[in-house]
Amino acid sequence: MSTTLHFHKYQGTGNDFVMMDDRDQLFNEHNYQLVRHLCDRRRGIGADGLVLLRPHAQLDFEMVYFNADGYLGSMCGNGGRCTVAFARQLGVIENSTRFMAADGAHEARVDADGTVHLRMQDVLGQQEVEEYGIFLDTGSPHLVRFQPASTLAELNVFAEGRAIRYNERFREKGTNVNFVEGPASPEQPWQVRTYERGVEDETLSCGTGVTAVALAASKRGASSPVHLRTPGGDLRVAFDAKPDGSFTNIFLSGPATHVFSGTITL
Ligand SMILES: N[C@H](CCC[C@H](N)C(=O)O)C(=O)O
Repeated sequence: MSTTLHFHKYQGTGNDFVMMDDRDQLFNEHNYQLVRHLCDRRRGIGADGLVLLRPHAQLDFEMVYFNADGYLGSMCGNGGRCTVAFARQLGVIENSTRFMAADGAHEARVDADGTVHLRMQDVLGQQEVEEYGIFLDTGSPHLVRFQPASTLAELNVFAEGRAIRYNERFREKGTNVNFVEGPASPEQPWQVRTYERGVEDETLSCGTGVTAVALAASKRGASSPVHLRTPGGDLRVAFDAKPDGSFTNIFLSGPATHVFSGTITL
């Protein structure tokens, strides 16, 4: 017997998500085959990840995020902005919210033009500078690698990102890998391309990734707010940099767009 599931499709700077209204909490979050199928671009709906919007006892809602491989992910910045837009569409929130995600509580607000400003967790302590780049956790693990000028467009992000993600250092837990090219002049954006763990491919944009890049770039002279350009569009990251190397009041800002809604037959 076939069943149907109702879904909504969202995207934020080209990072796309299946959104499920799971306020009745009937979705089995351990069914990784189902999540993987829904994210499949040929046999399913197609997305980089899937989000369940669930009720929460103290906050407006809970965001449960899965990568396209079907497994629970850590924090997702673009998915977080899209979940806020989705909660607003459902009438769960108005223009500001506090909600729960994998890495704790987040605040967000939505501007009249639809831009979503999402507060990220503070990043405490010095960032780790390693052989492979700067490693930091912005809700998800991110490696940031600064590239020589005019090399980012031609870079094979899939091959280079994959080689790092599966090397001895990162194989077990994985990492997202961000390749960055600094601006030729201060008014231009930092350019970023990201290989995503859990999608195991380059995506058009990664929100926790550009957040990590902005913080790493602040050690190279970038000041808040940092303007970042991904293949899928532009994002801004604002923050306070502390003398001890920590970052607080981190806000990721950018669009979050409803694309379509529908039903899928299983
Ligand atoms: N696209 C997501 C990244 C999620 C991180 C995920 N790939 C993981 O490592 O669990 C973002 O916008 O932040």
